[in-house]
Amino acid sequence: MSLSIRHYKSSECVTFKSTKGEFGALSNMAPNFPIYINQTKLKTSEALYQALRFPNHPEIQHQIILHRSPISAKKYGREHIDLTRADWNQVRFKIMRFCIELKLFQNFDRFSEVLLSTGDYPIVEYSDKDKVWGATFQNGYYIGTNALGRYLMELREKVKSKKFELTMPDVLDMKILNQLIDIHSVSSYPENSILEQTKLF
Ligand SMILES: Nc1nc(O)c(N)c(N[C@@H]2O[C@H](COP(=O)(O)O)[C@@H](O)[C@H]2O)n1
Repeated sequence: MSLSIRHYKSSECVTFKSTKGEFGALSNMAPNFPIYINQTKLKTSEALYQALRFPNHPEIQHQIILHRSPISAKKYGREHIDLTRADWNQVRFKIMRFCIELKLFQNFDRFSEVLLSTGDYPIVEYSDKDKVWGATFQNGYYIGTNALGRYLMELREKVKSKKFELTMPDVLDMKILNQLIDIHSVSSYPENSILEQTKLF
């Protein structure tokens, strides 16, 4: 994705700011869209994104995963920002796209319903200051790169055309708690498979 700044007329787009409101489920902070990797539950796509900053620091990832709220998980990550993977600025967009793909893959029915409910409108993460993941409001327009909104629109189009599939980004060290993420072992119905496995023992 090019990092060009976009302008969206406020009356002609769908926005979300927090997890509240009609489109709050689009936020990475939205609860009820858990992600399971290698039997580890990440409560939100935000927690996964923040954890992937620190692939070589499983102790920091563990604390991020334990945080009850995604905002506090993000704040905890900020406290350890010096230990962020060195190539973060080069890989974070690919990682974000992967996080929301996984959110969709493992919560397909409910998340695709919200995505499709946005119709053909541009989707914008409205922010007071973040012009990279979202866009700020100025004179009737949302202005910013709106990278998250653009990834969500991309995903919406794949759902519409039934072309959605989970793809692993070409990023090294995609690890959670010392284990590389293997998308072939990522289940689309993880809660069921974890329950089934629990029953076996
Ligand atoms: N602090 C905060 N509160 C919210 O309600 C937000 N939606 C966000 N934005 C999200 O933060 C993530 C990016 O984190 P970095 O700044 O790159 O560490 C991303 O999910 C944004 O959508 N922030």
